[in-house]
Amino acid sequence: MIAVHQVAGAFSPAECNEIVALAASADARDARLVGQTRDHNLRRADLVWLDEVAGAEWVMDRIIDVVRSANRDVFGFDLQDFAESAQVARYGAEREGHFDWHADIGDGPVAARRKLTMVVQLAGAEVYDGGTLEVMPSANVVAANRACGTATLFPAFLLHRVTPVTRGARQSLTIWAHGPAFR
Ligand SMILES: O=C(O)CCC(=O)C(=O)O
Ligand SMILES: [Fe+2]
Repeated sequence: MIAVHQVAGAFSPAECNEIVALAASADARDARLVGQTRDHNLRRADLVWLDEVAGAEWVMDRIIDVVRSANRDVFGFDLQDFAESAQVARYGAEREGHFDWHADIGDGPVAARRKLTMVVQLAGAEVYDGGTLEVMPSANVVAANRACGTATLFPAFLLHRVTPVTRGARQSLTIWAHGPAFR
């Protein structure tokens, strides 16, 4: 099993822009769809849940394709569903947006079923500094490719973080695939 798998061009640059625009329109329209993370020491980012954004259905179709191929070719996990909405996050330099080391498998009935994490870079590498997604499959940290449209997939139990953004803003799309407990 390869622990960190990257898929270049999972979304085109134009599609990345469209997802960012969809999230921004939800932001302007409906505060219900928009959140801020609660523990600001662990994570500082603005969030939009895509499943309630009109016009974003195609995003989920693509996510399903990319996750299915990656799971078939690389992970071979027993996956059942996407039990949580995809989420678009914005990490801005104005408050050093970041996400400290954490694993995605959590407490609670849904988070406990997370098995595979996929993160897609939505912002071009040239528009921000910092904001590196790092995954720790072993003693060596793997830095995700920054090219917009690249998907980075890894088992949801691996520690990972986003380093503080120091210029501009980084946007990402995160989704989890769920299934029965690892055994
Ligand atoms: O934005 C990212 O690159 C990572 C997001 C993440 O780790 C999460 O939502 O659990
Ligand atoms: Fe995470």
